[in-house]
Amino acid sequence: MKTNDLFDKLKLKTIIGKLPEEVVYIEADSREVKPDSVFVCIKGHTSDGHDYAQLAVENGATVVVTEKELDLGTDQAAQVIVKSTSRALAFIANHFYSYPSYKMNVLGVTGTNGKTSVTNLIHQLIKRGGERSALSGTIGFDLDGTLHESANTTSDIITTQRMMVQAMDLGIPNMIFEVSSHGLVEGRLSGVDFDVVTFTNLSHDHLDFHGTMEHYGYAKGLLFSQLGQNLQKPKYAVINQDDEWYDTYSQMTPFEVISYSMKERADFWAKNIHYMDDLTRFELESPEGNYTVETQLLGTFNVSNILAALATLYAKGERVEKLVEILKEVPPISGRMERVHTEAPLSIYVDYAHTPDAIEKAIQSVMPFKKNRVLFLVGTGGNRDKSKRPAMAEKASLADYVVLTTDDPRFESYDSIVNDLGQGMTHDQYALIGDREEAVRHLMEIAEPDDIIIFAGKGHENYQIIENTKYPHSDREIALEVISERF
Ligand SMILES: CC(=O)N[C@H]1[C@@H](OP(=O)(O)OP(=O)(O)OC[C@H]2O[C@@H](n3ccc(=O)[nH]c3=O)[C@H](O)[C@@H]2O)O[C@H](CO)[C@@H](O)[C@@H]1O[C@H](C)C(=O)N[C@@H](C)C(=O)N[C@H](CCC(=O)O)C(=O)O
Ligand SMILES: Nc1ncnc2c1ncn2[C@@H]1O[C@H](COP(=O)(O)OP(=O)(O)OP(=O)(O)O)[C@@H](O)[C@H]1O
Repeated sequence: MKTNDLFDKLKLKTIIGKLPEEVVYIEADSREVKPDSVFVCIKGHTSDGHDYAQLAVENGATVVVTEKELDLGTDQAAQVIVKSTSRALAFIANHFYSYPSYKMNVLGVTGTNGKTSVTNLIHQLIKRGGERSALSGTIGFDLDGTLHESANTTSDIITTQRMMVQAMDLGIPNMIFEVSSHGLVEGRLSGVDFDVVTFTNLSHDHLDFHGTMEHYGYAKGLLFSQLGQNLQKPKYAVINQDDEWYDTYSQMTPFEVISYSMKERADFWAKNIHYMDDLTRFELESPEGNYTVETQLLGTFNVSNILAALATLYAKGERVEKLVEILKEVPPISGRMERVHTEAPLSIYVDYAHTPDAIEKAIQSVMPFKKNRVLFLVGTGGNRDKSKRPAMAEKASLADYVVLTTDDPRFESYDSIVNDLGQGMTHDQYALIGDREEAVRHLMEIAEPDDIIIFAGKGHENYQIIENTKYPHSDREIALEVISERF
């Protein structure tokens, strides 16, 4: 791309040195820089990209975008000094990649819980309906069935642009993003022209990053305000009417709001809900009429997630009747109230609940078919939001017996994590066992016929991070091993 063209739109800039005629890549990580790259210095949480500019030039960068004049030890690279490199990066990345989001259907889902579930449902429904779609989220980047690992739920701005270009190059018309509050605050999606954005719910999480619920709520709201003001192009906000942030987020956009609810009349309303141990059925009232919905997805929260997915695809232009038909075939989302099949007289589920609200919802989900006890195991990560720990255990107390353990202890001691959790228990039927394998074994060893067992916190993950090493770990496999010994 012509370098002048790339920087044309940035008004406030000082150029030092001679800009090369053309550049071939944009990078914000010195380790990724190749010859003829623009290197953009970003101030991060752990380091400052400005400190890597010289390395980037040694690797072939011919332009450095910076917030201050740098001594690069060479005049081979020009410097473009701007007020904010992250804002500049948004402009040049979108321009460099020719605004792919304007040429695709782009759907974004945000909320504390349910993002992975709703985006996966949307992805499945689109694909099973005969169209192609790409999905970026916690589980990775699913490009036409090939899963590429990604470091974040919402990837950095350059990766985000590249994912859309890759999808477009393969002729995929739909791009679905799982949108984290961190990603919004850090501008990882700046410039992405969403067609439909969807909100699931907001509850206690990530306060180590956002500080207060107000800031956290504001962060999620950015997705709605960023729909913009251009009413010539129809866009839609799909918002959970059962959540207290419904009014606030509705006010943040001038576009049409499509509501959904499990409690009261809304554009998409689920009523007469029947929860069974391997099937959920409910009546759906929708703008296109009433339907009976049957799904293999279990749990109260999945009804809400289904409403979110149906309303999002209705906004995109799909027929509700067709979606309801396809939904019957959609299998459970990996690690989200996913049943572990066994011959033993037990119902075992693996779930990803790691917030107080999700824990409450996971336990409530099995109550309608409880015959004996509900045994619940939950862990939490080390060196992350500690303030939610007692609240997690308080909700876990809804179960008859609770094992409090760790997910990814990182550098924190087992005792520190489980003792924080233990403070929230409201009954004494529980055990504190920091080692997760031992914790799973303990739960399985005390299980009795007709018990319902939920392993929460790890979901689809097949590893545990201890210090900074990933070790293989699977609650499901440990549970099945104990079953083979006991039943
Ligand atoms: C706190 C946070 O959000 N950190 C994110 C941030 O990293 P950072 O600020 O530490 O970056 P840094 O390492 O200081 O580097 C600063 C700059 O120097 C550059 N650099 C660095 C080293 C080097 O050798 N050369 C070089 O050029 C880096 O490329 C970067 O441009 O920018 C990185 C690149 O975009 C992210 O991968 C990283 O996410 C980390 C891994 C993380 O754990 N983030 C969590 C908090 C997060 O974002 N989570 C949400 C999901 C939440 C949920 O819903 O569960 C998510 O979207 O993933
Ligand atoms: N709509 C919902 N309301 C409350 N809890 C939910 C909802 N959907 C899912 N959950 C719970 O949250 C867990 C995580 O679900 P999911 O992965 O879909 O959420 P997420 O927003 O992607 O989470 P994360 O950001 O941590 O990846 C589930 O295993 C379930 O326990």
